[in-house]
Parts: sequence; C-alpha cells; structure tokens
Amino acid sequence: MEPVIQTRNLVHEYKGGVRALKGVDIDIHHNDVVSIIGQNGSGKTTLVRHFNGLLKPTEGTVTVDGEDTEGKSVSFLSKKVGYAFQNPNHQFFCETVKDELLVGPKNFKFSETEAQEKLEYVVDLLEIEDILTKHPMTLDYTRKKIVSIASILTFSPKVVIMDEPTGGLDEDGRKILKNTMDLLHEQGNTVIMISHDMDFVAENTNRVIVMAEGQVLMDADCQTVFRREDVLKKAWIEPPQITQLGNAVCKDGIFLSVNDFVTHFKNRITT
Ligand SMILES: Nc1ncnc2c1ncn2[C@@H]1O[C@H](COP(=O)(O)OP(=O)(O)OP(=O)(O)O)[C@@H](O)[C@H]1O
Repeated sequence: MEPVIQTRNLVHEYKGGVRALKGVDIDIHHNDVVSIIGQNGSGKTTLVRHFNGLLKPTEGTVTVDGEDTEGKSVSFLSKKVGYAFQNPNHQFFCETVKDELLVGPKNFKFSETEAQEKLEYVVDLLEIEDILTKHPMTLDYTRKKIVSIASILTFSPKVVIMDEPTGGLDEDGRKILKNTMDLLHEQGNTVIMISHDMDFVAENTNRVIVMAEGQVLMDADCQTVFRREDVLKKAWIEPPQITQLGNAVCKDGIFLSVNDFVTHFKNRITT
C-alpha cells in the first residue's frame, strides 16, 4: 500500500536563508501512530507544515495520498490532513466553542445533519459538552488544547497532526488525549505527533522519528529508539523517566511505561 505521506529529498529554506530541512526522506503509512522528536529548532514543525501545504518544498517532493502537494491549496490538503497547532490561541477565531467546532464541517460543505453528528461525536469524545457556549479564549489552557484538537476531528481528516499536544495539559487532559489517540488508531486514522514529552511518546506511539539540524537521525519503533543513547544524545533528548530508571536497575529489558516496569519485576518476584 502506498504511504499516506511521503517526502523525498525535502529541503526547506526560509526567506533569510535558514535551511530548516536538509533533505528529508520519510514514508508515513496508513494507521501509523508516529512521534517526531528532536530539540528546539531541529525542523519538526517545518516538516509537518509541508503535509497540509502550509509550506511548500524549496527542493524535493511531498506527496499526500499519492498526490504531489505542489500546486495544491491548504484547504484542499487540510481536508485530508488536519493540523492542531502548538499554540491553540493561533487556531481560534469564533465567538463560541460550538461555532469553532463547526468551522471545519462548514468549510468542507458537510450537510447540516452531518455537521451536527460530527459535532456531537467530538463533544462526547473529548468531554467538552459543558463549554460549548463559552468563548474559546476564556478557557483554561487544557481546554483550549482539547478544543483545538476537537476542531480538527469534526471534519474527519485521514491524518491528524498534533504539535505538542500535551504541552500545558493537566492529568485529565492527558487521559482524554490518550483515549482519543487510541480511538483514532482503532478507526484506521494516521496520527502524527510532535512532542518533547518522552513519557507520553513512549506510551502512546509505535514509531519515533528523531530529528536534528533539519535531518532525520533515526526512524524506528520506540523500543529501538529509546535504546540508542548515542542517537538521543545527538538530538539532546533524554529517554522517558521510566526507561532511565529501568536501565539503572536492570540490564535485560527496555521499559517504556510504568506498567512494563511493574510487570517485569512482578514476574521476577513470582518466578
Ligand atoms: N518563519 C520562519 N522564518 C525563518 N526561520 C524560521 C521560521 N520558522 C522556523 N525557522 C527556523 O527554522 C529552523 C527549524 O524550526 P522549526 O520550528 O521547524 O523547529 P522545531 O523542531 O519545530 O522547533 P520547536 O521544537 O521549538 O517547535 C529553526 O532554525 C527556526 O529558527
């Protein structure tokens, strides 16, 4: 099956000469749940902004669903690739949460009934019934993040990109986000998450792309990536805390979650 997103020799140079991407080749497949990690300025946001056409390659190609993004508008690509910004304040322009959630369905010409169904679905999924009449800018940061993600899900894009989704989220918000990601995966969507939150990355994604200085340093499953201290060091990344603890006390495994860790030691105690 062809990848849902593919880049070949993707180079992006901003006006002023910053070469933010220096030849990126990646294939993202249908139903992947991928994290893109790397230190600030490594090119993560620049990369994903090519997936919905907010940026166009300086050199190389990007294809979405088999079609070259060259000449395609952001609104055309956004129907397939929804993008929740790092800062939710940059995403809102309506007076109420409800109106904000209806922007996508209206833009994409959903029927009234379908728009209403989508609205009800995401409101239920993301537990935001109580804030529908509020102004998005008056919400606490967790709710703003959740609404920004909800507003993407109302038009059911195949690919959902979330830029730092856990940044500023409280525990309830993290649980809602985790459940939402699980459901998107179950429903066959592709999820791409940019994150500095290695605990969340390790527990919730099955593939990690490590970036440094505009290039992909490594692209593999979580277990493989979080074993490679040399690669992580180059990208200025610390493994998840539970992985670090596990490495310190046990050499025969790699732990990506507290559950992994507890199960391992329970088994050792009972055998
Ligand atoms: N609009 C812009 N104009 C000029 N340079 C830019 C612009 N946006 C980003 N850059 C530069 O491009 C490089 C990559 O930035 P990018 O935002 O893609 O990195 P990032 O890995 O997403 O960082 P962060 O984790 O801080 O979001 C950096 O050197 C950044 O300063």
